[in-house]
Amino acid sequence: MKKLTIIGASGHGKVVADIASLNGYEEIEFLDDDRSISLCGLYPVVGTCMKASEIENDIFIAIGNANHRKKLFRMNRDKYLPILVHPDAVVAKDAKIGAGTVIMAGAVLNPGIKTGEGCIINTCASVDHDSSIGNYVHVAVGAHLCGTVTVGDETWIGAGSIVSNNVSICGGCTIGAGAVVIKDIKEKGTHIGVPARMMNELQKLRGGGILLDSFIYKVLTLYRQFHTAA
Ligand SMILES: CC(=O)SCCNC(=O)CCNC(=O)[C@H](O)C(C)(C)COP(=O)(O)OP(=O)(O)OC[C@H]1O[C@@H](n2cnc3c(N)ncnc32)[C@H](O)[C@@H]1OP(=O)(O)O
Repeated sequence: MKKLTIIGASGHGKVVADIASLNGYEEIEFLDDDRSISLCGLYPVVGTCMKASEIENDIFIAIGNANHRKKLFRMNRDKYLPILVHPDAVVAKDAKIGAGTVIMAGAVLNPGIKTGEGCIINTCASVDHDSSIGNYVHVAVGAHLCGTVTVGDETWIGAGSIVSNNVSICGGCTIGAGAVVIKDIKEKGTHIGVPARMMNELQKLRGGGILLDSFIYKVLTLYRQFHTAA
C-alpha cells in the first residue's frame, strides 16, 4: 500500500493530498507544527514536523515558503520524496522534473523543460519549451513562462504573471501577481507591474512603484503645462 506523510497542513497541503490520492496513495496523513490543527481536508494531522524522522512513509513537503521548504527538504533527504502530477496536467515526455515537485491540475510543461527539486507548478500555470527552473521555485496559479526562460532557485513567480521568451530571472525573487517580465532580472527582490520593475524600499514607502511612476508623471505634466502657459 502506498503511504504518504505530507508536511504542512495548509490549503496548499490539502491540494497536494488530493493529487497524492489521485496518484495512488491510499493512506495519507499530515504533520504540522501548529498543534491546534487535527484535520487537513480529509486527512488527519498526526504530529509535528520533527516526527518525520520516525516515519517510514514517503514524504512530501507542502510548505509555500521556499526557504522553509528547502530546510525541511534537506532534513528529509534520506526519505523518498515523490513527484506528484495531477492527471489533468500535461507534461512532455522528455520533461525532467526534480524530486518532491508537485504539478497541479491544468498545468502544462512543454518539451525540453527542466525543474529543480521541491518546485510547485500551480494550477493552470505553464512552463514552455526548453525553460529551466531551479530548486524550490513556485510558479503560481495561472502564471506563464514562455519558451527558453530561466528561473533561479527559490524564486516565486506570482499568480497570473507572464515571463517573455528567452528571459532569465535570478534566484531569490518574488514576481508580483499580474506582472509582465520582459527583460532579464539580475537583482533579487520583489518585481511588480507591466513591464515588471524592482519594488525597492523607497517605492514601498511611497505605496508601490506604480504610484511613484504616476506621481513623477503628474509632476512632469504640471511642469510642461506651466512652461507652455508662460
Ligand atoms: C493557490 C495560491 O493561492 S498561489 C498564491 C499566489 N499568490 C500570488 O501570486 C501573490 C503574489 N504577491 C504579490 O503580488 C504581492 O502583492 C507582492 C509580493 C508583490 C507585494 O506584497 P507586499 O510587499 O505585501 O506589498 P503591499 O501589499 O504592501 O503593497 C505595496 C504597494 O505595492 C502595490 N502592489 C503590490 N503588489 C502588486 C502587484 N502584484 N502589482 C502591482 N502593484 C502591486 C500595492 O498596490 C501597494 O501600493 P499602495 O500602497 O498604493 O496600495
